[in-house]
Amino acid sequence: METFGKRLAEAMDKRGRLCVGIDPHAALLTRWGLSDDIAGLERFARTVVEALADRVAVLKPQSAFFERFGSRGIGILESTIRQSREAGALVLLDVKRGDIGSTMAAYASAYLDPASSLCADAITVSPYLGVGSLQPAFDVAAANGGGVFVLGLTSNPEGPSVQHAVASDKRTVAQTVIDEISQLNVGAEPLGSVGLVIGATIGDTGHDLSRVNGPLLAPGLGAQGATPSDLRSVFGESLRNVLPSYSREVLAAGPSVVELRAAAERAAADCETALG
Ligand SMILES: O=C(O)c1cc(=O)[nH]c(=O)n1[C@@H]1O[C@H](COP(=O)(O)O)[C@@H](O)[C@H]1O
Repeated sequence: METFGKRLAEAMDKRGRLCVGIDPHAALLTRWGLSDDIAGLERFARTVVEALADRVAVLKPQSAFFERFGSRGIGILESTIRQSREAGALVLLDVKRGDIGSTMAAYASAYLDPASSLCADAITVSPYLGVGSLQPAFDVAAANGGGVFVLGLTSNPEGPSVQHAVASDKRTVAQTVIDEISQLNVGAEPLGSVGLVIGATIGDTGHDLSRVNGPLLAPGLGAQGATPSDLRSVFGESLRNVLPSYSREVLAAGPSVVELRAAAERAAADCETALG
């Protein structure tokens, strides 16, 4: 079975380096002329899939915006994942889960086991209970060719108060997470299957990403104010592993399929220039 790291590297080579988030904000549904209800959600998600799933490397549905419609919203999330994968996109389900190991195992079955209707190619997780507590997710992912993206340095302004805190060994909390993830990817070719989330908004924080050998998801571009030219100062020598991620900036181009495609192409081209 091909690893997630290999599948992602191939997808980025073939389709370009871009992740587009599917974040059906109420404001976007309204802007698209849709109702803020289950019918609007379904139309929104279908349109993004139709426009982009056959061309971008990764689609990242944000679970929260589906969950807010309850079980019917989850149903739309299931079909969004399935249709995106059928059209050839890798699906990174943004659920940011994190719990004690035994509970984490249940989350892993929910999102990374092919027997589940919510199974995606990869998920986002939070390391707040310790990177080791995420092991069940790493194991289920590895057994099924899936991936896991661990929050490292997040794009929001509140992140540094926890992530930059310095532990007794003088490393920041984020650097400890980065180093533990790096260990999991040692020797993986062409890319490990455990990634990190590093916001494009954070600037040069002095963290060392050089040994990660896994994908670096970079949200915060567009709506949160980061631009592709910020990527160099954030990622330095690790630019080759970066997967830039946009949600609202691209989604605002809808509901026209043509405009959505054009916005995604622009974003990918801008990032490609910046990534070199
Ligand atoms: O894991 C994420 O994708 C993520 C991590 C992070 O540090 N910051 C961040 O914005 N995100 C997610 O990325 C998306 C950003 O959306 P836009 O600001 O509209 O591009 C949202 O779904 C966030 O939940």
